Amino acid sequence: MKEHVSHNIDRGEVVIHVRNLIKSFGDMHVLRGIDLDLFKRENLVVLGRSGTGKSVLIKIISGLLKQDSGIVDVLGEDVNSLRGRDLDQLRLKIGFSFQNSALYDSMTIRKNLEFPLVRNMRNLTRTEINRSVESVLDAVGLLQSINQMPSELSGGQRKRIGIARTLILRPEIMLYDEPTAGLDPITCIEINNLINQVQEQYHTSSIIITHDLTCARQTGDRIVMLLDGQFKRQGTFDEVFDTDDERVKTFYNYNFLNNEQI
Ligand SMILES: Nc1ncnc2c1ncn2[C@@H]1O[C@H](COP(=O)(O)OP(=O)(O)OP(=O)(O)O)[C@@H](O)[C@H]1O
Repeated sequence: MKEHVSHNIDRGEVVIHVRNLIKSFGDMHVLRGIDLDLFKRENLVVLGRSGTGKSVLIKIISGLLKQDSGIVDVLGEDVNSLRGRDLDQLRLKIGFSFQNSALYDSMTIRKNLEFPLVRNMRNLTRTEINRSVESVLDAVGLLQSINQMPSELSGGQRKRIGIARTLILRPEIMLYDEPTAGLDPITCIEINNLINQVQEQYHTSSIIITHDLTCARQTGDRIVMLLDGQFKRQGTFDEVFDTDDERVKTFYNYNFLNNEQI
């Protein structure tokens, strides 16, 4: 269980507001009326089986995909109506931590971290760039790897660098796409701890999408479960799974009893 629910969550301030969100691909109806509020400084976990539309949801929130209908407001902006520079400005406030970390293999860790800074904040001095890179590497516990190449790091370390590269732009919102996918159980716990540490240290509001129940239990202040294109259950971890709904029970049993990816 998450050791302490963050006491700094401001339930009066909504940073992501989604209403009746609908998205289909041809005749595949993926999201069928999603309502979601993310509160400031909250970690919200979206749980669901593979292929239920979790990634589609956060791609729409970050403006990478367009919805068919419904409201998607992020930090007070209607994402669907933003274009060009305005959309870029909003995206700078949203850190997207991708499943595969997506580091540049031919660059050192230092260069990988400098890249988004130099591209997005043109007036920084060399000293400011160095300070930002070192500070964010320190936050993810990998300052000693600053001159290494991505190929020299473990999967868990690469995941940390991916998170650092997102944090370096100081986003207000973090979107984590399957943060523990492909990692061993102990490394998963370390990444879950890092997600909580980021919440505390950087005051981020986050959506964590996962099918990993340990990740959900460790990181989520609140959990919602995506079933048949809608949020069917929501609450604390125990509240979500205190149900007779067979689909929810099956999801729980497969994850915890069989330790299988579903
Ligand atoms: N650009 C696209 N074009 C067509 N179909 C898509 C597109 N993106 C996603 N889909 C489909 O939408 C469904 C939901 O995909 P999504 O990636 O959101 O699942 P998910 O819940 O994140 O699963 P996973 O954990 O396996 O990534 C899938 O059936 C997928 O094939």
